[in-house]
Amino acid sequence: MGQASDGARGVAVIGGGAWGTALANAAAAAGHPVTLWLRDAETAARMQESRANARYLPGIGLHEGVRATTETGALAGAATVLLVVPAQTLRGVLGTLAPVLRPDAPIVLCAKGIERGSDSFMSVVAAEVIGPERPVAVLSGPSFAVDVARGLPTAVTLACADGREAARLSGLLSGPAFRLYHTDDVRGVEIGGAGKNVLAIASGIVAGRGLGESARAALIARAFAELMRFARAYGGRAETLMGLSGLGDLVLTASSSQSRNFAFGERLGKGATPEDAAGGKLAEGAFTAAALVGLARARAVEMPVAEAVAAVVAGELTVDAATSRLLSRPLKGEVE
Ligand SMILES: NC(=O)C1=CN([C@@H]2O[C@H](COP(=O)(O)OP(=O)(O)OC[C@H]3O[C@@H](n4cnc5c(N)ncnc54)[C@H](O)[C@@H]3O)[C@@H](O)[C@H]2O)C=CC1
Ligand SMILES: O=C(CO)COP(=O)(O)O
Repeated sequence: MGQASDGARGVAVIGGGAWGTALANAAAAAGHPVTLWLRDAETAARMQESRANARYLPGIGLHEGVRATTETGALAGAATVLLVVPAQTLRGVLGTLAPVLRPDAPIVLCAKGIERGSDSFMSVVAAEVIGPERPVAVLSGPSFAVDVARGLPTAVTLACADGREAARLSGLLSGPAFRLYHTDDVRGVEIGGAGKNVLAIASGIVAGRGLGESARAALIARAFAELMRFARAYGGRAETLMGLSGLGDLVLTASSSQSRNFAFGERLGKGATPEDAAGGKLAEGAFTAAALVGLARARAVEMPVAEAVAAVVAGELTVDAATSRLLSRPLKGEVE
């Protein structure tokens, strides 16, 4: 599988963290030869030797069809490329590696974030780096890396502006327990993934501060309402946001300390500083919050929960002040 008539073969996964490793395992389980590209030679050698990723996915073996390497030449023949590095590094990593990739190999963007500074969605960053002609897709949905890597049942969405390509890629990457639904709503899918990370931080704050499960349910519902407003203003479809990359991922990420974004918020709620709250782990929402709010303000989208998260993460507002601010907003109709 994964063999094109002109010799392009297999799947390349760029980024050897939790999600990159899990997706490499999933692609191998779907029958593809997989090249897992990392930047650090020592780590790649250790992964090859131990057949595991002890730092990011402890206790989970590397599928026999996955080869970890730092050789960029090994990416050159890949028929499909998954880009799985943190959102804020996507521009740099893609810029460095794009020249070695096949120009016709679709690049599947797997990071969930918005670029700070430029306030750009991932698909926009990719188009700026590689040009608008090369095929780009976005993969997002409720999926903890550890669940996917273990082969537990998981469903996500793959979006590509070319709907037929989206269907082809979702068939190619789906496996025994990893189901990819497809759509042509790229913007909707990337908004769902990036936005839910910011909003999950708020849910974690509510849990950490001990505000109760009723407050957390209300917060999630109101957070989803603002995510829908944002998507509407930026061209994402409502039905996409009500699906896996949106409601599905918000439910997962805003309900479990297994989520790094939720755990980040939980620690903030317990009094940690924004600097300490990540605990050395990647909490994408902390980087994306300001960009999400910037985009919302630019189109006059009301996002009080995201605003509160951005202010707390920036150290401009305490958790208690942010809570009071949200509770003292004027009462309004539920659907406005
Ligand atoms: N872990 C999960 O369950 C899921 C994560 N994601 C998304 O996937 C993206 C990556 O997340 P994880 O793999 O979980 O993070 P991670 O923190 O586990 O791993 C990040 C990896 O990227 C590498 N990296 C960082 N900067 C780099 C650079 N400049 N060049 C090359 N490699 C670089 C790191 O060395 C590390 O191997 C994030 O946007 C996240 O939101 C999406 C779905 C599930
Ligand atoms: O995106 C994820 C689940 O779908 C992973 O969430 P965290 O990055 O918060 O751990």
